[in-house]
Amino acid sequence: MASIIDIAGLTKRYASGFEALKGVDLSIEEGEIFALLGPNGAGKTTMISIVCGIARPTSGTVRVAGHDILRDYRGARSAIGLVPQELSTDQFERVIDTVTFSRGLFGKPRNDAYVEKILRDLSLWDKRHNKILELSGGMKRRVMIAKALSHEPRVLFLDEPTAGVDVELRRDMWKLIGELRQTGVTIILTTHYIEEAEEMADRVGVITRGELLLVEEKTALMKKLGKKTLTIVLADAIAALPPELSEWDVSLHAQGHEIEYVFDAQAERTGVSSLLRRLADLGIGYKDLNTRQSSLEDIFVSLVHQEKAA
Ligand SMILES: Nc1ncnc2c1ncn2[C@@H]1O[C@H](COP(=O)(O)OP(=O)(O)OP(=O)(O)O)[C@@H](O)[C@H]1O
Repeated sequence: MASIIDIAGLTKRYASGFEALKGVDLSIEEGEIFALLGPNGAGKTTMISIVCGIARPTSGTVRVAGHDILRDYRGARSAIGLVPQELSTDQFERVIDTVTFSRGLFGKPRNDAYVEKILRDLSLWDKRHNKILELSGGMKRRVMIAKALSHEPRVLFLDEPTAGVDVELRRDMWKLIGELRQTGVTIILTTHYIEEAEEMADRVGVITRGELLLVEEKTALMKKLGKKTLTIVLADAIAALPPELSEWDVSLHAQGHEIEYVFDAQAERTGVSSLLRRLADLGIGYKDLNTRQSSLEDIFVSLVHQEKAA
């Protein structure tokens, strides 16, 4: 598939001297949904701002639909729709006016039929004459998307589309994003939620501290992420792990009171029952067991760890 965004060697050093991006290379394919995952302060917004021409890169190049973002800013920008994190609309403006006006800002000729189509697609047509302030939070977010789509961009950036929204609204938003992709628009979204990436994305990029740690097909990444940790709370503390446990990925914690076993939750054989049998054979008793799914935090830690080890 052809790429629609090409980022090469992108760095950003803010005036404070802080290096928010440290040499990012990334190609986004036309028509895909790409999720950029990362903790607070990782550089996601900085990257989007540069691609959208809001911030200037320190070095590196970015091309959007073949247009260099610096040399051909207008060409690049007109290919992009941006839905920012913060809702930024004039609250007193009417829905249809704000969307029509946004289209005009990009120098596109008036096209009432197109504006009607996006308002209908976003279930806003019935509210077209309402002032923004009369809408619910979910509708306001949809207005932001309508504005971003108003000039028929080929790429849509959604910066934290579901931050701070309830579960139902989050599901609605996911459905909507799925529908938008059917129209052929390429979607790049940033998120903290692994679940969101899992639900939506074709590919996932993980960024931390200004570096893109990996870019992978979602299904491959999910396999990696499908780890669980079993904590075995021992009846009596042990001084060290017996060598008989070396075939499992176990470690000792809580001053010898807990054994942790990390396993692949999707594997046919997790090794849990054989580990518990081995413990019984060794006469190591336990009083409690619990498992937890690896969190995004764990994944980052393990990715960073793997990166360093490599
Ligand atoms: N104008 C600025 N001047 C100096 N430092 C900045 C500026 N804007 C952002 N930063 C710093 O750059 C780093 C990356 O910020 P950025 O907003 O890109 O992160 P993010 O991944 O989008 O985080 P979040 O998930 O919290 O939105 C942060 O450490 C931030 O403090």
